[in-house]
Amino acid sequence: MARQQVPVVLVAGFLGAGKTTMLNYLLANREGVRVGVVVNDFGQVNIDALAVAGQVDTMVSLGNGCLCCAVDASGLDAMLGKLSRPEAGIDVIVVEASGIAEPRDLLRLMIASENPDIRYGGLVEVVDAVEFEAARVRHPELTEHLRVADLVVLNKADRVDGDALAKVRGVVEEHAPGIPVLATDHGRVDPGLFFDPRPRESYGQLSFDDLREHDHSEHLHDQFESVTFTSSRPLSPRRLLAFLESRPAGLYRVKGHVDLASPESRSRFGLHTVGAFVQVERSAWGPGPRRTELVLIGAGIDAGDLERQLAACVAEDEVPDERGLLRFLRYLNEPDEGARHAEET
Ligand SMILES: Nc1nc2c(ncn2[C@@H]2O[C@H](COP(=O)(O)OP(=O)(O)OP(=O)(O)O)[C@@H](O)[C@H]2O)c(=O)[nH]1
Repeated sequence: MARQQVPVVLVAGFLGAGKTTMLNYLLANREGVRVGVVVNDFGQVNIDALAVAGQVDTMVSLGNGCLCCAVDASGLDAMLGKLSRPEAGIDVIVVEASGIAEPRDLLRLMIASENPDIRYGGLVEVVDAVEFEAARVRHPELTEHLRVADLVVLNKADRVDGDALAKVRGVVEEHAPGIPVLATDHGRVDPGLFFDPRPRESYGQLSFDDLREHDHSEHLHDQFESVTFTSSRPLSPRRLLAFLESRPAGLYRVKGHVDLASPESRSRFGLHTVGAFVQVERSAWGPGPRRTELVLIGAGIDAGDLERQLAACVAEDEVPDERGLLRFLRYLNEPDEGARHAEET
């Protein structure tokens, strides 16, 4: 009997568009579908892998480089091979690319795959409805990325008004003619649509040779650099806030978690910035040691200077800075909580 091939769905999209958020939503709503995940992050610490770890059936994590260049087809096959062995019982594999991966190269890798246990299941491109217009001016490659998508998820619809959403949808449709565009927020897409996509037979103007011969000098990640900062000593909330509020324009993305010197039993603060947006989430630390782990990604950034600035955020002593913490909590993603703290100040 022919073996059932496991579909491999590629998830691409620029830095911070919401790929991990969507993956987490799908994992939480998968209704019995067993999902294997390949997570690829650009920084040395794979923050995305930490974000999905609790939910996934099997995961392969590749940090510190872009999947599209860091592995060749046999490398990808080896990763997918681990997930697609019949004993693993996986129904679908989702590959979350780094935010600066080149989708065409991912596709090329998939097409070159010789693994008989898998089949290409389509490419989902996540677009940030807030940032896309500005980002594509700086990085015109982003519009090109749309052309190889099988489904475009227009995410963060909650952060733009109807006119702005219609405008960005128009741009997407212009560059991805005929491809379904799904506007949503927090990556809420119907898992059925996602796990059963129908990839196209051909890629418009792109032949497989085009995919193969794609010029690497156009890669987004040639323009981007990442800085990883870790500290086992808590950071001063006031200094970290000052750093965040004066971060250079080229620093498009910060993600990770921080340990802050604070008066309460210390929380774990998830930190995300995407463009001008800052978001803080609070949770409890797990059993391991508390430590700050941040990945910063940007174009034209001074890595050494950013490292120095973050090192200067380490609190000098354990004296809690309550007012500094309250100011930091203005970015907390718990509206009532944030308001309560603002009132208290
Ligand atoms: N308001 C709002 N925030 C969102 C939405 N989707 C994601 N976010 C937030 O945007 C930030 C980035 O989301 P991620 O899911 O980590 O983005 P990503 O594409 O995986 O990021 P990279 O892997 O770094 O490229 C996080 O702070 C999310 O909570 C949305 O639809 N609305």
